[in-house]
Amino acid sequence: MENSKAGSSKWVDGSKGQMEQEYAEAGRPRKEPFWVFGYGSLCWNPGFEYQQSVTGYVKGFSRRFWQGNTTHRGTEQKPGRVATLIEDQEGITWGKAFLVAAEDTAALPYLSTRECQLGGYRTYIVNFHARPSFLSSSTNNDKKDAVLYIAVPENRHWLGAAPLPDIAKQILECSGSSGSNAEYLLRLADFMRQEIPEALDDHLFSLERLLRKFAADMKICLRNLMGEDEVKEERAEAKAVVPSYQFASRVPEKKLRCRCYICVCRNSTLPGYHMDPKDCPDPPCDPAEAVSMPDRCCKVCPGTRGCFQPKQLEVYGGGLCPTVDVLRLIW
Ligand SMILES: N[C@@H](CCC(=O)N[C@@H](CS)C(=O)NCC(=O)O)C(=O)O
Repeated sequence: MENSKAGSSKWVDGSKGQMEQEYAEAGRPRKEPFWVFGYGSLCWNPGFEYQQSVTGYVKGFSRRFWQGNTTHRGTEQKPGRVATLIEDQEGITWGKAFLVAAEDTAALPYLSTRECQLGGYRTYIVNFHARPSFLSSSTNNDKKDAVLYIAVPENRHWLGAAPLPDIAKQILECSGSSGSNAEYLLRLADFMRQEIPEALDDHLFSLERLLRKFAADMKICLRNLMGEDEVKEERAEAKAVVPSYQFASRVPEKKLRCRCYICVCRNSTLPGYHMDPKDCPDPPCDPAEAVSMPDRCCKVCPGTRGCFQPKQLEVYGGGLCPTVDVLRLIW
């Protein structure tokens, strides 16, 4: 993949450019701290020391499970699928950036082994946009240079596009030295829902929905695939004390941050924005029936998660979008 301007992200192939001198040469202390942007397992399993992390996005790319993997989440005989980025002029990919100390000499060699040698990724430098703070309405887009690992089609593990059901089945069937491929997908989907609820990613969440459906059809317990202790999880649910609304009673007993419910307009300039709880609109159902959800600021109508299908100007639980092209349900 040549040096190119993807969207407004200036990026340079770090494996060729002067950046390699700066970023990849671990022995020589650098002049200043540097950012590493993750959009796959790095989001939830960075594996290196960092001073701080911030969620945000890169422009000009979309995330796809088109990279094969024969180590962490697959084998040579049954390669798994992990995330990479493809160029997409309109694309925005959300993830998390990690600030590595200038004097750190371990992070890049670790990432070079994990990403490049084992994973087939290459090192690039792109513009990363920190997510506007929820507390400030400013949409200051402070861009930062960040190290980014992308698997390009020329690499030896590349699998490329396939029908989503085929990709979901492949992920459900594969595992490697770090665990199941399903865990990789589900932990990334959980990360995005919990940390960046306003992010759109049809590819990721469609794969998650398909994987959960196939697992249910095949009576595969995903908690086992996640290596979670089923008994411990059930005990936690059994203790949950919640109002007697059927779908709320499965909320595990843990403190969920109340997040303002968000609906996002596709193609709007704002990647996402948040309701002020006091401005919750009247529900499109009998207010007496509306119920609180632990992770929502606005009450929602029974049986719904808040926002409704596209074309509605007023989306319940998420406020009015500044420009309405297509409303996306997110939850
Ligand atoms: N470069 C992407 C993807 C990185 C990625 O997922 N790498 C895989 C395959 S080499 C990995 O390290 N997996 C570790 C794991 O699955 O726990 C990111 O920024 O997160």
